[in-house]
This record gives sequence, structure tokens and C-alpha cells, in this order.
Amino acid sequence: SSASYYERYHSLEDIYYWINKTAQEHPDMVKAILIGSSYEKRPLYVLKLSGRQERAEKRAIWIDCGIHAREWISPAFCLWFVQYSLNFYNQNNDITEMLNSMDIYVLPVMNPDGYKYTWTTNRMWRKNRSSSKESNCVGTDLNRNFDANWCTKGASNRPCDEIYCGQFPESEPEAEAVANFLRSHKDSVKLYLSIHSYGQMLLFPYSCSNEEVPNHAELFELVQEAAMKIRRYYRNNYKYGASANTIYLAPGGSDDWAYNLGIQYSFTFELEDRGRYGFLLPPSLISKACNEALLALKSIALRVIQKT
Ligand SMILES: NCCCCC[C@@H](C[SeH])C(=O)O
Ligand SMILES: [Zn+2]
Ligand SMILES: [Zn+2]
Repeated sequence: SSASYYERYHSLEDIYYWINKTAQEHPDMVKAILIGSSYEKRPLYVLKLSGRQERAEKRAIWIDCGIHAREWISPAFCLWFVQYSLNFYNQNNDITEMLNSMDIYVLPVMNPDGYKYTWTTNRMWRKNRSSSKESNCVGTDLNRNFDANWCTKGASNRPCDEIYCGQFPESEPEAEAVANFLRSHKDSVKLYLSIHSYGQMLLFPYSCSNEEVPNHAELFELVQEAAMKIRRYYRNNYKYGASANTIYLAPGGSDDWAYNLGIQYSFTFELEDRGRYGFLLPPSLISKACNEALLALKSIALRVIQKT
């Protein structure tokens, strides 16, 4: 049987079409917001999902996908999640409670130039596509370009490196657009999620140092509970914990920066797999990877709704 639209990978043009179609088809629950543009002047669209219940105080969840170009399962998850939420609102209790309690901002492709490049030129590209004057190498690692211990150990100041931190914090238009949006919504955004691959991990700050955040125990409990659910329902193992000692030191990350902005529930998900296919996760595994990520997202989001 032909796999559904959401169990296939989609080109950048396809995703832009989907963004506009989804907003048009659900005018009561979805709004497309232009938050900025990429280095090559492609639009950065955020979809704002809202329940139909009017609510006094606005709280929100932020989810970004596609910060790293080759991690195709990440944008696939954002599309899958939006479709799932719209389909099961007022049917599935968790989704209904989430959307009636929080707006959900979804940025399907944070690095459109890089994503396009993986479809046309180099499937394994990671960074954005900005060029620097002092080198003929291209691209900054957007997950090293945020203002959190910027360009210290775990990042590189050499433009040719995969973890190049950029010329200065938020030097890249994609990082600046996300930082600007979160700065102007920092009082309502209670939960920050950045979706990556691969490795099957549920991570929280800090990754810029081995120092523990003040609510480390609380964040650890949240990812532990989520990982236990994935293990129980899908018989799959996800590692979990603070980034620095669960994966590696990675300064200048969006999650650390969001945490320091005041969003004290901030996470990075590394989706499937553990390395058999790596970034080249086959379409047949999209549904499994997305269901696992959804279980973790719902587990954490529903707890955050109770706490905030
Ligand atoms: N703040 C970064 C969280 C830990 C590292 C995440 C991975 C995703 Se590919 C990375 O950016 O190297
Ligand atoms: Zn990544
Ligand atoms: Zn990764």
C-alpha cells in the first residue's frame, strides 16, 4: 500500500506547499507566522497550533525541526506531529488537553538552505549555507551559534569544521530569527523542544558545561519517565540525561540558550536510530520514530502543563 504522505520524506518545496495548505485547511486552529528568512533568503515559517477553547493566560510549547540539514527524520516528525495533533484534537485526551492548555509553535525546517542542499548536492550536509569572507568553506553549525558559552570547548572557530560556531553569537539569520521570536515570547513559552537525529536520546541542559542546572533533578525525572514509557510501549531504549555527560560538550546550543532565557523546561531529542541507518533512516521507519518521539513529547508536555 502506498505509504501515507507522512511516512515519506518531502522536498523543501513540498514542505512549503504543505505549510500553506495546512494553514488554509485549518483556519480555526492553525496560523502560519513568518519569523524571518535564511541566509539564501528562504522564508522561515512557524505554524501556531491552538485549541478551539478560548483561554485567558497564554502558555505555549516551542518545537523546532531541521536545524541540521541531514537529519531528515526531524522535519518529518514536525509534519507528522502537526497532522497527528489536528487529526486527534477532541478525540485523543492527551492531545486535546495539550492544545486546550498550550499553543504549540512548530518550526518545520529551521535550516531550509541546508535541507535543500541535502536534496540537490550533498545528503550528509549538516550546517547552514552561509559563506564567510576569510574562508572558501561554507556553513555554520546553527546548534553552536546561540549565545550560550559561545564557541568554547565542543565547538570550533574554523569555518571548514562541521561544528563551526559562526562569526559571533546569532551571526546566522536562522539562529537570530529563532532567538528573536523566543525573546519576544519568553513569558508564554514554557517548554522548548529541539528535534534532531540520530542516537535515541532525550537530553536537557547544559551541554555547554558539566555544570548542573538548578532544576536538574526535575528535568532528569521528566526524561527518565519518558524513556521508561518508550521502553514499555515500544520496547526501544533511549538514553536520557544532561547533554554534557550523556552525549558530548556542545556549547552555543539552542536548548541551553532557551534555558538561560528563562524557559526552564528545555530539551533536545535525538530520534532514531542508533546507527544502523543513522541519518539515512528509511521511510519505513518514520512512523515508528515519530510515535516514540510523540510519546516522549506528550509525557513531558502534560507534566509541564501541571507544573506551570
Ligand atoms: N545543546 C546541544 C544538545 C546536545 C548535542 C545535540 C546534537 C544534535 Se545533532 C548536536 O548539536 O551536536
Ligand atoms: Zn542535530
Ligand atoms: Zn544528532
